Amino acid sequence: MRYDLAVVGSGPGGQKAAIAAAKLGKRVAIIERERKLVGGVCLHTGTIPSKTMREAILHLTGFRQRGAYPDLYRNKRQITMDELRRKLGQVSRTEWEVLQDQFDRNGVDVHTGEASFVDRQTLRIGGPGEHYLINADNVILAPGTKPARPAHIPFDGATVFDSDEFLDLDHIPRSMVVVGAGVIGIEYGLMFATLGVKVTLIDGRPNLLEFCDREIIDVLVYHARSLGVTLRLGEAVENIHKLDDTSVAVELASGKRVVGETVLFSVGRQGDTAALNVEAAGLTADKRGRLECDENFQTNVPGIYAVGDIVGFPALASASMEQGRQAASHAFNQRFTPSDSIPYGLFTVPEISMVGKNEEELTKDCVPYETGVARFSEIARGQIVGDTTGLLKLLFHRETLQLLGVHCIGDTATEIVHIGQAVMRLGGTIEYFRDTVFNYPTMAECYKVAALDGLNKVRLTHTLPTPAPLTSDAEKPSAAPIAPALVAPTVDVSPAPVI
Ligand SMILES: Cc1cc2nc3c(=O)[nH]c(=O)nc-3n(C[C@H](O)[C@H](O)[C@H](O)COP(=O)(O)OP(=O)(O)OC[C@H]3O[C@@H](n4cnc5c(N)ncnc54)[C@H](O)[C@@H]3O)c2cc1C
Ligand SMILES: NC(=O)c1ccc[n+]([C@@H]2O[C@H](COP(=O)([O-])OP(=O)(O)OC[C@H]3O[C@@H](n4cnc5c(N)ncnc54)[C@H](O)[C@@H]3O)[C@@H](O)[C@H]2O)c1
Repeated sequence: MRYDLAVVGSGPGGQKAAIAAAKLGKRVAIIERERKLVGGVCLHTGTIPSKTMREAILHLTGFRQRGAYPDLYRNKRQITMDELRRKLGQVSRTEWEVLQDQFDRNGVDVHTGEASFVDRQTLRIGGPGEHYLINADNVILAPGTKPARPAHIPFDGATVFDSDEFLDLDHIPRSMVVVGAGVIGIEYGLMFATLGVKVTLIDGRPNLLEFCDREIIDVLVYHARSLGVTLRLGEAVENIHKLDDTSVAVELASGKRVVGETVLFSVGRQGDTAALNVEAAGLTADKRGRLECDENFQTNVPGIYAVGDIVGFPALASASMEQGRQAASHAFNQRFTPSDSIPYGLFTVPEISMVGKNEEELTKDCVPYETGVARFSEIARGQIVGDTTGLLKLLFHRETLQLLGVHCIGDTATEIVHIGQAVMRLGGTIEYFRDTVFNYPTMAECYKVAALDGLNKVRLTHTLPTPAPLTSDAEKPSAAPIAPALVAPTVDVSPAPVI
């Protein structure tokens, strides 16, 4: 069997690479270990199940609205894991079918079995026993990652879990210790705290989610504490041992001992390259199982690409898809313009999202920036949906008013961030938000409120020219709408509303 492209792994990176090449009329194979795993970590143990479970938790506990309608929601203690899992099967089965259908429609051959290199253009499919070979001019590796499982941690899938096993919990524990407060640990920790579980989050780093805006993290910490979460930051975990069938002790280097009914061990992930025999193709994985590649995702071996979590940062489904498309485009000499910045969406409770620069980066680069903030408590939609603690913060250049970063926490943060992302990618200024009418009442109104707040601050720091008084009616601006794109950027010099 000879192909123009063989793709190993059917997660987001592999899927998009395979479909992109098939659309170019190429003969494409995609190889996945087991048929039921088509869709990868993303569909079966990662993104999709965790987000589906989060939605079930927010819905059943009435988290957003329980202050207003306490009688309408289930007692948290009565919610079961089976209820939380009910939607998982349905969502992943439907997504799985959609993917199979896409591969069929586009003529992508799906091979089932573990792939390993025989040489740089030949892959063995299947183990040492029953197997067959395929040849391909180009190979895109998208094998993803597995949870890190140090040998001294007593994983048993009953009381001590890694993040792939966690969804198989048979009951909702009364208490839970999360070791590793990275994205996975915080997302699951806050979901279970929302269910009333007593959660302790432990991390070796002194600050949570260091890549996020500090003001946003302060809001997150406020929520975590009000859900009863105990934070143990700057604490390394030395050991974990089971005390009995229902309690586990986590020993910290500082001498503290934290006891819980369940432990989620989520200290990062390892590249899933062990089975691939990458050396036969002339590649070497690093000690975390990851592969190096250039800006086109090509490895040091021409014609072999690596995409998705296997290349490390940012390890997101969204980025993996783009990397897959970019690698396929490069392999077949197609033009591809990669995005200059990607958004982050953290499905914590409440959710967080950001795109562009943060304050620390702008300060380090000596960029004269200003901030514009909208608090959800002053947005009508915030009151309606019951979120009065969220905020949207815009970072913009103090002189040009160009939008440089968007940081948001609260209901729909992961959606509304894209409004700012579009303006940023088009090189727009925050005046766009001042001059554009949004649906009302919506969360999008935050952009207008934040932009006005930012413009007011700039005015107060005397950077903007003082308005010259209008002397005659002829000078007054016409009420006729003018397409914003046709107007040179101006700054609002009308009297500032106090926000
Ligand atoms: C709990 C959790 C929550 C997450 N939430 C989000 C989120 O909200 N948003 C987001 O953007 N990202 C999220 N992520 C990250 C996201 O899931 C990953 O970035 C994404 O799945 C990576 O895609 P990938 O293409 O590298 O392949 P993966 O999805 O990792 O899939 C790789 C596939 O390759 C197969 N494979 C590996 N080796 C072989 C071989 N030798 N032969 C055949 N098949 C092989 C595996 O069986 C697997 O099916 C989350 C991850 C986790 C764990
Ligand atoms: N919403 C999302 O986009 C989303 C959600 C989940 C996961 N992901 C992706 O999955 C990847 C993996 O997530 P993760 O949370 O497993 O890894 P991570 O690297 O983000 O976090 C691991 C954490 O464990 C801590 N740690 C390591 N060893 C420790 C020890 N002995 N004691 C205490 N703390 C320790 C580290 O300091 C770190 O904060 C992330 O890079 C992320 O991109 C994304």
